[in-house]
Amino acid sequence: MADYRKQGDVAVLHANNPPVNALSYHVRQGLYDGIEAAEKDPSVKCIVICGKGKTFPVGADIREFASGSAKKFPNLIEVCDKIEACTKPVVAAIHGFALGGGLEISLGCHYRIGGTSCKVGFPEVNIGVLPGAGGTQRLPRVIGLKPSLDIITSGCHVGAKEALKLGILDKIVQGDVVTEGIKFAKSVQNQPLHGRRVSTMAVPDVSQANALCNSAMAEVKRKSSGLLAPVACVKSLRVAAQTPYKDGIKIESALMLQLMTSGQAKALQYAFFAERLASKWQVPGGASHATVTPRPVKSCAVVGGGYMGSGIVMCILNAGLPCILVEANQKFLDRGIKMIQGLYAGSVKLGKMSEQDAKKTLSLLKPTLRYEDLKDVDVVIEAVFEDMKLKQEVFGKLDKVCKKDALLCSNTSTLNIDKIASATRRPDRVMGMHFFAPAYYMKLLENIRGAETSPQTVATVTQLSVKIGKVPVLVGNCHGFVGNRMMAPYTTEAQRLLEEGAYPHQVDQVIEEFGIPIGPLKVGDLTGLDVSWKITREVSRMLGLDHTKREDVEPFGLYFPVRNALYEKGRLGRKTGAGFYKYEKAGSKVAIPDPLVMDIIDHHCREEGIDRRRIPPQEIYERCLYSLINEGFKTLEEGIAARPEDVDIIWLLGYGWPRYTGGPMHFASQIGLRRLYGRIEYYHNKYPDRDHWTPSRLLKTLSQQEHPVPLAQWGQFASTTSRL
Ligand SMILES: C[C@H](O)[C@H](C)C(=O)SCCNC(=O)CCNC(=O)[C@H](O)C(C)(C)COP(=O)([O-])OP(=O)([O-])OC[C@H]1O[C@@H](n2cnc3c(N)ncnc32)[C@H](O)[C@@H]1OP(=O)([O-])[O-]
Repeated sequence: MADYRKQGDVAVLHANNPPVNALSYHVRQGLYDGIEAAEKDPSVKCIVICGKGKTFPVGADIREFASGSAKKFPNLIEVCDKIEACTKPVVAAIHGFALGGGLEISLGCHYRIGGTSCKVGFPEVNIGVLPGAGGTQRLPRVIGLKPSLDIITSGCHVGAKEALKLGILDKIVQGDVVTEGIKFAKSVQNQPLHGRRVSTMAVPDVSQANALCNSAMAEVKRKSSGLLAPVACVKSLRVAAQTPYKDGIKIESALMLQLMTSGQAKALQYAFFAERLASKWQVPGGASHATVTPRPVKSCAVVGGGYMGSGIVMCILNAGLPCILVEANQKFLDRGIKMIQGLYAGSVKLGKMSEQDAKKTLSLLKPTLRYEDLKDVDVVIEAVFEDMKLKQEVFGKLDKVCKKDALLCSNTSTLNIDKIASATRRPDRVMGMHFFAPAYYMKLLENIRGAETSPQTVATVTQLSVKIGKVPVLVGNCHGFVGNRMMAPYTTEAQRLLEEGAYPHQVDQVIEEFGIPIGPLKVGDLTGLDVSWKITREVSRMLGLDHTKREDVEPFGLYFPVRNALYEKGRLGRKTGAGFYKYEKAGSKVAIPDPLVMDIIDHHCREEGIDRRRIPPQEIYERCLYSLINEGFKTLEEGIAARPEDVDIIWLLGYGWPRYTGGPMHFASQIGLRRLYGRIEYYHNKYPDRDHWTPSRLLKTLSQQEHPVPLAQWGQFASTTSRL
């Protein structure tokens, strides 16, 4: 919908499709008809296009891509050309965001003005497409090829000042952009439009076109290997430099069509909406984000100022909330404060924040050694060492000192939330908030509800999570929750492959070629072999088992003989300069395959009488990824994960799963559930002693359906299989 109204001799067209004025069919129709009406009305001398509500149009309506309505007349190209051809000056008055098709609309206009805080950009590469309504043809004609290549291949947002400097905006205005837009339109209403129609302009730096496009192509292939959209963007921009608009736009549309039908675009658009769905939680019994009102949170506290705790403190301070940091002794407290101050000093040095802002943010931090100082806070997040006894002690203390309605949350990454809550008299106000390292940077928050956690606690913690800049995914309580639970079979298979014939670099190479940035063995070295050794020991102990005895722990996927051998030799990973790999020195990032490790593996296998064999990459790929996916299905059938989108967002934002595959569940649907089930059944028969190869009942049921079941309907099957 586009509202048309006249103010004197100015026609004002408001795109009106809350919340972000996505350019759905009706908005396009409204804009097209509005230009036509203004063109025909002799009393209209000029036109202003703007957005109703919080923003200018942020692009095409992504939801229309699947339905095909995006192509319906007038499509966006036709709307932009209509605006440009208008014989009366058209001014785009931009506030909020002008993104994708929204920026294309404004480039179709003869002038563009923007508010001081507006942002413009072409984020299409983030959803696997390109600016397909003339964006790759018009932008370089306004600002040149070089900045266009940067803006379009990166998908980044450009601030008002930079947009003015580049020439995207003709003016930055204070106050209401519509009022200013009308004033500006009046000021140019008698100006000739010749030279203001962008498609007729020449590309200013055309002489360097080949050089610029060649280096941009090399850069996108290096930086985003395997991604189709950035490559297509460079191709389309090269065309703009060499071809008149009327021909260039056809080539752009052809490239766009190829992308639109690609699996990558579908996966990236799925991920776009899955990320926005995450905070819309629902719990068994029906309470949900739409029915429960969160409690206000005005103050927080964090117990434990280690690497995770100090990162969590920064998230809270960055959201403008006061935060108390509690530590067991002065040495640890000073270490935590020093880490936080150091990170802010680093941001100031990099120009990411001003000295003043850093000072103001740090003034919200109150360090203490006294639990009593927490008596008035609304939410406490515990981030002490991953030990059940210690966590129960802390929660017992908190329960005594904190006000009755304070929420107590644990940053545990694996331990049982109900067991932690049992140390308090308020299990309904206890929840897990599993941050990912580094906590001040990683967007994901895996929030765990216990058996007695109240819907209001869920609502309050979810709202706080969004406030501190996180994407909160609500999951149920089980060992490892969703993310780490799926990580377990993946890691176990990676390590079993070492015993059977592979070496660390061979396993990691397959996984990294799939698109996960760091392979499982390198992750082992990053987190520290001592950390994983202690967690395995802790979990085995809880099961009453000895983690060094194969017969004890192998059925539970807890037998890591190679890791144990390296640990016993003091090879703890990156921090000691040696683990599954060797490193130039302690702390270095570059992992170098180490013949010593291969000797240790060979020696272990000889000792155990294991005949090593060549393991084909396809087997490494299937055993690591399919075991993980199978576990994902189990979290769905058990109701630990509420929907496949949640599983996918956890792996996309928390574990580096390649976004252009949509996540493990979306990827499974692309592989085909019948084929996937067949392969998991094969490994189940080959390794009957490994529980994690027992096929998920949900996967089995879905794979037996006559027709492939769309992801959005898996939930219905999950509820039936969970009762099986
Ligand atoms: C030819 C042409 O060249 C091509 C082909 C294109 O133009 S392709 C399209 C290019 N444009 C984009 O990629 C911009 C995508 N949007 C964003 O980056 C962000 O939205 C935002 C602008 C920075 C605001 O962030 P926010 O945090 O304030 O709100 P939100 O939670 O994200 O969004 C609020 C609500 O709006 C929905 N939404 C946002 N953008 C949408 C879009 N383009 N289409 C449909 N729905 C959209 C979103 O799902 C959510 O819905 P719900 O969850 O409430 O039901």
